[in-house]
Amino acid sequence: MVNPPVVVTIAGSDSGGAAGIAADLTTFAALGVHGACVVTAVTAQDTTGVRAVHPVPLEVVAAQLDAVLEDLDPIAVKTGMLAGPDVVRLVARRCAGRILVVDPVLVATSGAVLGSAAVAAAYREHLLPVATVATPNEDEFEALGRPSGANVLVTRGGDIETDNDHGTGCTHSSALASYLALGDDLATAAARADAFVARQLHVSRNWTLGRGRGPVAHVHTSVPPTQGVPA
Ligand SMILES: Nc1ncnc2c1ncn2[C@@H]1O[C@H](COP(=O)(O)OP(=O)(O)OP(=O)(O)O)[C@@H](O)[C@H]1O
Ligand SMILES: Cc1ncc(CO)c(N)n1
Repeated sequence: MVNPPVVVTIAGSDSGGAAGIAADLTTFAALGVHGACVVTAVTAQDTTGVRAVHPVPLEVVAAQLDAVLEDLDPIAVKTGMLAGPDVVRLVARRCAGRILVVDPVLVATSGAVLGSAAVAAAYREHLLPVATVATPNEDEFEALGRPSGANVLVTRGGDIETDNDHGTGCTHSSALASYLALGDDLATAAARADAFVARQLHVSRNWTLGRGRGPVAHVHTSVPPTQGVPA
């Protein structure tokens, strides 16, 4: 293979580097796909919560998306925080027909609202119908009105005991998009994404970054990069 598959994330930034664009691009890098990014909002956020949200104007989101779609022709698209109903409709219109992983980000781990009722309605009406797979957590599943269909994978926590789970949902949906871009069918990609996230949660389980719920490890592995390399 000469080129890696291209996957684009359409999501918000997290200044703490745990969720959103930071999680997405580092997960793409860890799994060997090229990541492009369309930023929908800037959040002032850390391990303890969200302090401020600044949405990017619709025309600037559209310009980023046009640039990526026209030049890099991504095989897969992953969506995270879309910030407004107009952005949800734009993404549905422009990305239908590609591998489309929709993580309907509505509520942060800390409880902060990252998507309004109008955003949830736009997901239901416009984006879920064209998604390859959607990955709401239980709260998002309820907020979306319990959508049905084989392509709705409701995510739940697992066996790893850790306080460092900020960004888990973003990492999971980015891993899913990466495996689909690399050619896996949905069942295989879903199983591999679960296993990837479980391994990453294990890697960061003893980290003590920040004063709240710390970041899940993204590109980090339990093997130090210098191990096995002659000095
Ligand atoms: N403690 C855990 N042990 C193993 N796997 C986990 C654990 N927590 C989460 N996962 C994996 O990650 C996936 C996504 O987790 P979860 O549904 O908790 O994310 P989320 O609530 O969307 O997260 P966030 O909003 O913080 O990004 C789960 O479906 C599961 O595969
Ligand atoms: C920017 C951003 N996207 C998604 C989430 C969901 O965890 C978050 N906390 N912040």
